Amino acid sequence: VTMSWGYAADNGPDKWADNFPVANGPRQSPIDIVPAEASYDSGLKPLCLKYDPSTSLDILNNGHSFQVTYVDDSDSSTLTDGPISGVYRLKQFHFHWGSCDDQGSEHTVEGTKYPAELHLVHWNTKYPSFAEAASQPDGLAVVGVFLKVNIADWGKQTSFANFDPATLLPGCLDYWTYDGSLTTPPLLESVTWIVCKEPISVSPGQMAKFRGLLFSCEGEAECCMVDNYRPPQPLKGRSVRASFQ
Ligand SMILES: COc1ccc(C[C@@]2(O)NC(=S)NC2=O)c(OC)c1
Ligand SMILES: [Zn+2]
Repeated sequence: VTMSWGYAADNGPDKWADNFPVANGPRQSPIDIVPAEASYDSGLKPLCLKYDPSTSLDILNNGHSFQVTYVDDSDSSTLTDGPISGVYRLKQFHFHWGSCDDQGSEHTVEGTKYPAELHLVHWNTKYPSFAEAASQPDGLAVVGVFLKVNIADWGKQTSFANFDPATLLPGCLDYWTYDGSLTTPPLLESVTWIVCKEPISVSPGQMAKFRGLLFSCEGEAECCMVDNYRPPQPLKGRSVRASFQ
């Protein structure tokens, strides 16, 4: 019986290379970001994110995270500028989080783990589809946003029709960028990573909602969806650029 990958001791990140040898490839993600070792690149443009809330489709527990998927048959929700050239379309966003507030993010900043990390996934429209782009070295661009927990004030309740992903972006869009990969199998080395320096805030109640999701299916023994993050991978000579000084 082929075991599917997961985040447990018997099928987690340390085992992924058994079925996905690219796990030990030259441009794997996530990484530990060391700000002092990132080189400021004045040629990097500000990110241009234009999202149309009416293109949100559905919210899905895919067994590894939950994701909100967008209509991507036109340039209604796009990422342009930043470190990329051309037009990338928003396909989906999802999160990675921990079982407690001192872990959960995939990228780390000088070893600091955040309680969660948002990934806004975009694909290069020079390719015919997301699936085609996902296997190309310049096929995807993922905006990563750290989440920090603040003893919150009032939370907003939103439906998922007309969900505006822009509400998930920090005020300041300073970023680090480097060439990397998907952070779960198939771990394809097709991602231009754009990691925002400024985190967004969530309340303890919102984190509790993440941790109440399940890896398990109906009728199975309940297994909370937590710690669905891959640890940092070797930089292998890659440089990390900063859009800010
Ligand atoms: C075949 O295409 C895929 C497969 C998995 C993911 C999800 C993920 O592995 N990638 C990032 S980024 N975080 C993740 O959890 C994907 O997202 C772009 C694209
Ligand atoms: Zn992700």
